[in-house]
Amino acid sequence: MADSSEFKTSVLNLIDLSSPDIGATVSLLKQACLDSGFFYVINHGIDRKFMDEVFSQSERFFSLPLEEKMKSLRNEKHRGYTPLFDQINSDLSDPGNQTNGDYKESYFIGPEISEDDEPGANRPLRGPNRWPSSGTWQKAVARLIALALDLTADFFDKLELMGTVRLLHYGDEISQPDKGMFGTGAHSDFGFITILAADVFGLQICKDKDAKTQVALIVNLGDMLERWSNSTFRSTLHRVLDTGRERYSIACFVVPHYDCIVEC
Ligand SMILES: O=C(O)CCC(=O)C(=O)O
Ligand SMILES: [Fe+2]
Repeated sequence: MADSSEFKTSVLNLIDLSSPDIGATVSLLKQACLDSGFFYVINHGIDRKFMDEVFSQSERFFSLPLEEKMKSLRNEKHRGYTPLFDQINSDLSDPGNQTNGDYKESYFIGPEISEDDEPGANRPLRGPNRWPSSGTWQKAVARLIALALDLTADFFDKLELMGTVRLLHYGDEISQPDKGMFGTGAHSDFGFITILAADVFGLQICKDKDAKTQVALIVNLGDMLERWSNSTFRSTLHRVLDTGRERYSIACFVVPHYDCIVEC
């Protein structure tokens, strides 16, 4: 992949979930899905104060001593803490270009399912965690995506879309792409869509470079949706370059329920 200086900044399409003009919104979203697979969403209904609080709790957690954080190491249900350079060897985001693992630590949170919930808690990736997350506006985005694919608006409604939240913390290093050192190596996301909020610039998408904002959320399509749309919609490579400033971001990976059959 090229050095960061070769990238140009470009504007992503802005999807306003409160717009009464559904036709215009769907066509803007479709253009983004065909082009870069990335777009902003505004008027998503997530309170700014709540978002600030999540960033501040994230900062509190990551500033704990390492031994404290290691007490909640990621478990087999994919919940909990992952330290610096957690993704190594075959698990690297971008094995062809990366020398170390990602220069970031993170904390995974899934939907809250109690241990007593049978058979719910026995399913892969389901179980209890300390900070439950829930959301319905991702359904509104899924409805626009269905319309953009010329399907009925409720096509994805039955999928029990589930979000896994990942709090991310990047230190004050500066990435060195020529030495294979990145905050997050280049990758595409595996699922349906990913929703992203970040406090500091640093995310790059392979087509263009991206800007940050806490008011608009960034949505990007995952590999599953690329496949589901017979490769007409794009799941785009992206990476994070450390700029020398500490950075916090929150990613929510949205996927359908585990037994969902993807038919194209
Ligand atoms: O931290 C970011 O801004 C992006 C992280 C990311 O792409 C991911 O976790 O899949
Ligand atoms: Fe990603």
